[in-house]
Amino acid sequence: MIKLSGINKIYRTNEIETLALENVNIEVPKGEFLSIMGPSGCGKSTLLNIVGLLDSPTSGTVEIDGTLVKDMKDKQLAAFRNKELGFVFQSFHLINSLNVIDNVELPLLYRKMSARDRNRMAREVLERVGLSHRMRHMPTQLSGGQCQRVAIARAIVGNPEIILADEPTGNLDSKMGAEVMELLHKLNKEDKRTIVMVTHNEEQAKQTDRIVRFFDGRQVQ
Ligand SMILES: Nc1ncnc2c1ncn2[C@@H]1O[C@H](COP(=O)(O)OP(=O)(O)OP(=O)(O)O)[C@@H](O)[C@H]1O
Repeated sequence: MIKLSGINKIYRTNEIETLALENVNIEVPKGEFLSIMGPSGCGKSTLLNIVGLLDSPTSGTVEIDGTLVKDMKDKQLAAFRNKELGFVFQSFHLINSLNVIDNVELPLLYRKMSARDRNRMAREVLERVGLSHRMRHMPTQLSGGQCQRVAIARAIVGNPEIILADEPTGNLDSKMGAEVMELLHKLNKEDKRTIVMVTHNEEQAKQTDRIVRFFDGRQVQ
């Protein structure tokens, strides 16, 4: 379970202070598919970065599976992020100079694991996302929807409990977007992964378990 309590985030640049999040309290039970919605600039990505341990709140606490994140040391934090969290971004963030399977293997490079095991695990998840036949392709040889499926394979290859997706269909046409959503639902239902997804798409959000809406850094349920 992810538990955010009294989260405030203030960005300070020169003289300007931006209150990006104000007193945010969210609990995401294990296995939930949660959507985060709200207009541009309301704090959605800030929130996802905090849940993803990529940024820390100015005040308030983040707890993941009973562990208080602020009590963790940097090394522990990096290991936790690598093991428990999978990230999916709007613009895929694949490495164009690596082929599909090498992209998928990347998160496993930080683990003590043989090349053979890495390869086996990457093949398994590529099969899961329906792309084993594109293993040796380069990202530039794939469609947007295929790129996002590779990115999802990379996010799940290390078996994380939690998938964080920041507008995963934002760069895709509706057909490819639907395919990616279908895959996320499958991972949620069949593999029981917790998913937190930022989206601007009302239809897609309605198909998830719950929507938390934001306006100007505040939750508006
Ligand atoms: N690194 C930063 N430094 C200063 N201000 C920032 C920084 N990142 C975000 N902000 C500000 O914090 C607020 C929330 O930004 P955030 O990116 O979380 O919004 P968002 O809801 O994800 O927007 P979008 O839908 O456009 O991606 C905005 O006012 C933004 O300008």
